[in-house]
Amino acid sequence: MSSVESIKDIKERKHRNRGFCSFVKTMLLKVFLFTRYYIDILIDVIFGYFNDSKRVPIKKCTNPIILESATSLAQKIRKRELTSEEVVQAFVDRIKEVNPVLNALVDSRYEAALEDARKIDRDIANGTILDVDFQEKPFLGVPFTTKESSAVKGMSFTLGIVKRRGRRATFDADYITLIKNAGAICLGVTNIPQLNLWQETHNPLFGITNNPYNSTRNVGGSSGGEASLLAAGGTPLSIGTDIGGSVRIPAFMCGVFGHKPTSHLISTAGTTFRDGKEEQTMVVIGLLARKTVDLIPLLKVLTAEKATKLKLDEKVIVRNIKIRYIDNVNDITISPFRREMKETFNRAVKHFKEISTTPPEELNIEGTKFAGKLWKYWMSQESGVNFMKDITDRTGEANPIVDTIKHFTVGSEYTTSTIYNFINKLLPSPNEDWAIKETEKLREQLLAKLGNNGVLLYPSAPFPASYHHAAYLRPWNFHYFVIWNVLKFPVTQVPMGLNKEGLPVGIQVVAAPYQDHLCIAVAKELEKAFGGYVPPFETS
Ligand SMILES: CCCCCCCC/C=C\CCCCCCCC(N)=O
Repeated sequence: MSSVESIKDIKERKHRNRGFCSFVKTMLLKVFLFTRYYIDILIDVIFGYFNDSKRVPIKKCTNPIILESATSLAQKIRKRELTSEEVVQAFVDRIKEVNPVLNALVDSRYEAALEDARKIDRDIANGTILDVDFQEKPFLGVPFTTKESSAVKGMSFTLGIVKRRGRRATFDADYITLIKNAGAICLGVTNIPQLNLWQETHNPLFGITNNPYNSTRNVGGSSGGEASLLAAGGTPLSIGTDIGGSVRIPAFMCGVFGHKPTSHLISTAGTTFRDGKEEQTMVVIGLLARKTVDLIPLLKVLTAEKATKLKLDEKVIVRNIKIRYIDNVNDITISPFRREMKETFNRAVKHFKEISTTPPEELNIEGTKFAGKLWKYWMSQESGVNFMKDITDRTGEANPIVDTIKHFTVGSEYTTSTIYNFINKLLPSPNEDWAIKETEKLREQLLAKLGNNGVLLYPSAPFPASYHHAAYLRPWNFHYFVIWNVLKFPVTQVPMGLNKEGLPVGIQVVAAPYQDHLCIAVAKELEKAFGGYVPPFETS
């Protein structure tokens, strides 16, 4: 009998101890988050002290053409209300106005683009181009830009790697062929971080790209040149790539829409060193737009015959979509969420509480906090690329220890962001079995909640665009983005207006694979309700 009592006592004591331990853990976590919150503020105060006076505004917009959606420009060319030459000229003029401040476009083909436009105008005028051609070429006569890490024949193709200085592409990436076949005209290519692997756009060949909302701020990466130029009105059609947020991080920081489609629908051939035959990859071709109206037409062009796998023409009744949300991911590697971001997120949730037929449901899915670890594991499984070789332009192999020491002593050809990637490689790797099981578990949990009529509202970042280089002090803040690369779910980054300092804020809208039409429909609803893209310049 006494031994039974003592077992009970032991159990109670263990229970009390567990309660105490979890109390201590919670308190320590609170202290950690509180301290981190104020360290982040201090970082901003210090960076602000050195940078605020260097801010240069971009010029106001005097030509309304540059504010139109790509779809509307295509329609006006088709109806002969505008010529392609007028449209191309408007964007060339705008790039010349804004690029000295932004440093977004790094190689241009203005004269050749104008020549392409004049040819299209002549063909339209003399009846060589008929209505049926316009249907096959939905962006006929509309300019586009893309990132410098994608091959566009004749254009710079260095990937920001010093050994590739002066290198030009001798062919078109597969998606470039598709957009050109859709009638769009390339204006040039835009800046990227070295080999695309950072959340800020900076490399030794072309320098740093500035944010049009505040030139002292980060534009994100890696499609940072694209987002910066698009937001400033320098391009109407923009295409990037996304392996860890590369379309959505810049879209968030520059206040435009960014869509990462369902994986394996668009060929990656011709992007960095890829041949499009990768068996396992998280990279996808993604699109950026100022207006949601452009997302579906552009997605149709890029997915080509695979567009039938998506339901892009299906009518979506937004109030019937099941809205789920996660606003607290409990990933302690990410900076604590600032109030303005919480408020932004809550505004979106509240909106759907008001309009949805079933109330939005908050999810608590533990695995989302492992985003960084899972992404690191799946990055190590990428086929067709080898970071340590690619960074040397495949002339050898980088040595993470030697190159890191060299970088911080005598200097190197690498950016500090590349060195961070080396250091990341040296950090312990997650266990393979654990990573595979956790990814599968997370995928199943989310699929069960999203089905074919659900979307998930998810945070983008703990705060808006920081000062240049501040990302080195909080390198894991991109974790909100990477989980959707790990799971290969489609996501739309949605701008939700500006904060008090005039910087864009926003959220991510996620759906199950092949349900891209749902994220885009919800993005359209949020654009209608909250205004979407807000130009970073005066309009007259
Ligand atoms: C003190 C050094 C700590 C090093 C920690 C490094 C942690 C992060 C390392 C690499 C992150 C790469 C971020 C890539 C974001 C790229 C987005 C994309 N290309 O889709």
